Amino acid sequence: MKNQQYDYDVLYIGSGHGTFDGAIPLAAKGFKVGIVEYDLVGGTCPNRGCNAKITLDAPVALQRQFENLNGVIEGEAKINWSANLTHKQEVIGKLPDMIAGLAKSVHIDILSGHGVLDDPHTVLVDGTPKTAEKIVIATGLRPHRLDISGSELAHDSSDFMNLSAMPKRLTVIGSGYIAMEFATMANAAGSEVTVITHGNRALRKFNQDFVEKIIDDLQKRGVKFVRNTEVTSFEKTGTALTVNAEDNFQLETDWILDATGRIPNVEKIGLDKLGVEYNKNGVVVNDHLQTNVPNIYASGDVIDKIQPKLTPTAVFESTYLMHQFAGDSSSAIDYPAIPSVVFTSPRIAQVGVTPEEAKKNPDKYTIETHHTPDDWYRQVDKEQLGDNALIFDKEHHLVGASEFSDKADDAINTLLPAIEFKLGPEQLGRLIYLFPSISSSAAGQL
Ligand SMILES: Cc1cc2nc3c(=O)[nH]c(=O)nc-3n(C[C@H](O)[C@H](O)[C@H](O)COP(=O)(O)OP(=O)(O)OC[C@H]3O[C@@H](n4cnc5c(N)ncnc54)[C@H](O)[C@@H]3O)c2cc1C
Ligand SMILES: NC(=O)c1ccc[n+]([C@@H]2O[C@H](COP(=O)([O-])OP(=O)(O)OC[C@H]3O[C@@H](n4cnc5c(N)ncnc54)[C@H](O)[C@@H]3O)[C@@H](O)[C@H]2O)c1
Repeated sequence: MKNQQYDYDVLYIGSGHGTFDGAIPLAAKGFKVGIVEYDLVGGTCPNRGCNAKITLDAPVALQRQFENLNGVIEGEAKINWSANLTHKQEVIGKLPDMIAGLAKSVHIDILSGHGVLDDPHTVLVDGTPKTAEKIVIATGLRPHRLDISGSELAHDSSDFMNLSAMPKRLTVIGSGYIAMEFATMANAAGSEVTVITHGNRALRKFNQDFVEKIIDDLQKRGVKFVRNTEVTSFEKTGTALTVNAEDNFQLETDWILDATGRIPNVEKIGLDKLGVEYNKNGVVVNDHLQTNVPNIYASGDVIDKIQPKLTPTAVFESTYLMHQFAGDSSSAIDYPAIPSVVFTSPRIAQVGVTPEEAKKNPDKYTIETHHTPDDWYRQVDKEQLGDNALIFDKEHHLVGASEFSDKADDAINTLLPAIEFKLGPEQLGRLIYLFPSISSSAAGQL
């Protein structure tokens, strides 16, 4: 305990990656830390996000690999959805206790209940005041729900990941991360999937040439895409559901996934009472992740920011705050290159300067493209689909990379150090990768 005046040196509201990756090492340094949480410890990523999703996706990725090597491997690769669900629960079920155990091992108090700021040094936990020198708002995001008649008939990503049986017909509204990943899983598990998008572009922040190839592939697999269509209502019709949209569009379905985005948890946490600045994108912070109330900070998805709202970003922010609070550093946050990936099959991943940006600035960048199935190592798995685009500056340093392929996530990970540290030919030449591997294949392009 560094400050005897309060119950805690630092009190976090929310227990996700925006909190625990920093809170645990901070407590290990001798600071008195409390975490307020009203749901499962660990937040979205372990319990209803990344870890759950990637476990459910594993058989989908395997099924694609099996399909590519069909003939070499004989038989049928069929997904047993209920066994998949059981497996997912085996993988993630112990995570909240594991994270809580790590926190308790360094004497963090986990305070169960709803946290509300009462004054700059007090959080009410289900009405009980707890005081702290510093407070971190790390309340994350929740699903956006369409404000239309019958919206209660639709479900969110958590409901999908708890479906005991895959519906015969499943309709997805939206075409972002969740829409595309979950449409891929539902299709692979045998559902008749329709994706309805209100615009024309899916995965807007990703290279559209690659996105369209992924959509083409999903269409060949039976997924229907209905674009430029504004959904107006959902209704129950007997045992089925009907999706109504503009221009008399109607679709009968069995299950609806509302994947129209996620919104920050900024309500009912006392921000207005204290005058903490926020907007529809989240809590406003300065370059030290400090709100306009100097001892109140924010971390993770709840921040209004341009960086992708992903787990590695939240981990980076909570770790940054830990170093600030411990007095190791006082510098402004300096985000590194943050990669992003959509776990469709094939995956789509990117980091740094995008091909779109590079095309608009030919004086600054050059683009090199590769058809990944041409690479001998990808032929080992008989990879069928894949392209990448590597963006170089005028000194031929790699500044961006985009790829869609079965191995896009690993390939982009391999290229990260070259981008973040602007490695030149001499330094790249000193990086020896295992051979054969995706890393040696991806780095071999530089
Ligand atoms: C379906 C899905 C899949 C995803 N897949 C990936 C992926 O593959 N890779 C990736 O990098 N990211 C992925 N993400 C995003 C990732 O989960 C988030 O970026 C990450 O969880 C953010 O962490 P956080 O701590 O900011 O917020 P959260 O993990 O959401 O934690 C916030 C916590 O605050 C609690 N809380 C909120 N308000 C209060 C209150 N008033 N009092 C007490 N507790 C409160 C909530 O219960 C929650 O536990 C996915 C998200 C979803 C929904
Ligand atoms: N692989 C990953 O890293 C991963 C996977 C899943 C989720 N996430 C994270 O979770 C968050 C949420 O993902 P998401 O897919 O919900 O959001 P998103 O922002 O990626 O996509 C939202 C989609 O909803 C559509 N939309 C918005 N309003 C609409 C309306 N009124 N009618 C119809 N469509 C509408 C948008 O056009 C877009 O296609 C993101 O921050 C993402 O970073 C990450």
